[in-house]
Amino acid sequence: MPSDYVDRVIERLRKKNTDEKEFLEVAEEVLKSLRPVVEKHPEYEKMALLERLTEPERVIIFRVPWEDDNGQIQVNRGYRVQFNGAIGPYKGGLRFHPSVYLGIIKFLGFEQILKNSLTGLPIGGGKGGSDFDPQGKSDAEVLRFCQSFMSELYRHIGPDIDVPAGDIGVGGREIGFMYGQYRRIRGAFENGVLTGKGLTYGGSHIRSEATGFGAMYYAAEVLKHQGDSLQGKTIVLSGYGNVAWGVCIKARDLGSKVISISGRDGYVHDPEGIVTDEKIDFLLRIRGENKVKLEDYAKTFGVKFYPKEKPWKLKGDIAFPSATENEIDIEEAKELTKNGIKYVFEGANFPTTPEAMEYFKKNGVILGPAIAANAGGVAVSELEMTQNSSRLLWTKEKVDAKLKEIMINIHTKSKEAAEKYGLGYDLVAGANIAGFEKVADAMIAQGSY
Ligand SMILES: NC(=O)C1=CN([C@@H]2O[C@H](COP(=O)(O)OP(=O)(O)OC[C@H]3O[C@@H](n4cnc5c(N)ncnc54)[C@H](OP(=O)(O)O)[C@@H]3O)[C@@H](O)[C@H]2O)C=CC1
Ligand SMILES: O=C(O)CCC(=O)C(=O)O
Repeated sequence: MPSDYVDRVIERLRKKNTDEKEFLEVAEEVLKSLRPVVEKHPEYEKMALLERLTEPERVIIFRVPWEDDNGQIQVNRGYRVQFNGAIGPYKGGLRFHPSVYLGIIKFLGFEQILKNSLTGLPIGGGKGGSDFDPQGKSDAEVLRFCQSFMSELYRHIGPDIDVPAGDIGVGGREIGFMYGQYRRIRGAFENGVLTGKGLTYGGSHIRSEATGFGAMYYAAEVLKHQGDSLQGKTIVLSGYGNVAWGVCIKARDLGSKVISISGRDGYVHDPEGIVTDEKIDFLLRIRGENKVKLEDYAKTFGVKFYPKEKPWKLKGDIAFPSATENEIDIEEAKELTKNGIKYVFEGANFPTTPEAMEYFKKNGVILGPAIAANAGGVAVSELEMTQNSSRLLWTKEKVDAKLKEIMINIHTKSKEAAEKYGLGYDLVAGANIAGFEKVADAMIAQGSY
């Protein structure tokens, strides 16, 4: 028989969500770290606060039929999980990737509740997507898919209800196609309904770079706290998408260098660093053009490509997993630690397995968790919503300054929350606790919903 409230809720979750491995892993990791807070608040159990927090307010699953270029009708599945709206409209990205199923969308939506709260901005947590794979599809096929997806999603979202954005496989092109369809159906220019839009129709400066820029601002704070600096540091990075691109640019600007990028096919090792405009622009081309591949980077710049491998064998000071979930397991954590990595910053969502996280903690490697390190993306999304409501476009400098301030506050709040509960400099527990406290207070204040 489980001994305490947290254990009982974990047991309940395991029974009710048997096929949702990723959601269970993340929810358990978070709930265990909240134990000291829950022990201080016996009223939470009576109010079933943790049961409510781990049960989405609404799960929407729908059919997405679309016609391919051969005239064949294809059918994908669409999702939107509106997880928690206690502190603001549901907010979180849409992922288009063949691995998408309910367990992935729920884990991402659950993390998003705490991440969005940690930004200090008034946004609730949600996430969505589809098992559609945009890779290898023509623009016309992506357009037809996005139109069909939005033809159902539109009735569940709105600027004050739920505001989706991009994630893996959803960038500026897809957001544009979906906004066009939303506008056609609604017959109104409600551009606050989506973020990550182009600048010509209500986008914000710095949104594309925000997750990577924010992660580097956060990293700078952590290193400063340790009496260290980013100057001269070597970064081992995974991914070559939206997040990875922003990290490469800001790392260079802050005096460090990224020496690897990776994708599903393998990784590229560039010992001189991805530091020139030419190399950074090449990354943009790989993302934007179906014809250019990761391996082409290696050929163009005369460096090595390692097919089917991850970059975690490389030596460096900082690891920056920025591709996808569970990309550093326990063996890879051992390898990274052996190779001298002192810090891990999670650009991606949940890229480090719970065992690997534990290994880093025990071996003195500092880990900046996803809900803190990559919160810059959603933070600038909220700044985009604010600009849309006031019908203004802020300057790049204003958005960047606000992003930096938000990331510094996230670090401070996480550090202080960990200290308050006697946990030392535990940025993982600190971020979970700081994010949770605001949502818990709001839920209690709003009664039993
Ligand atoms: N975009 C944003 O604002 C935010 C994103 N995140 C998270 O950051 C991560 C990356 O997102 P983003 O950069 O936007 O996505 P992109 O689609 O722009 O890039 C994703 C990258 O991850 C790689 N990738 C995808 N699946 C796998 C896999 N199974 N194995 C290895 N590599 C893989 C892709 O390579 P390939 O094309 O070869 O598959 C690509 O390099 C995700 O975890 C996302 O949830 C977090 C906060 C905000
Ligand atoms: O900007 C957003 O709303 C999406 C951000 C996101 O999906 C994330 O933080 O993982």
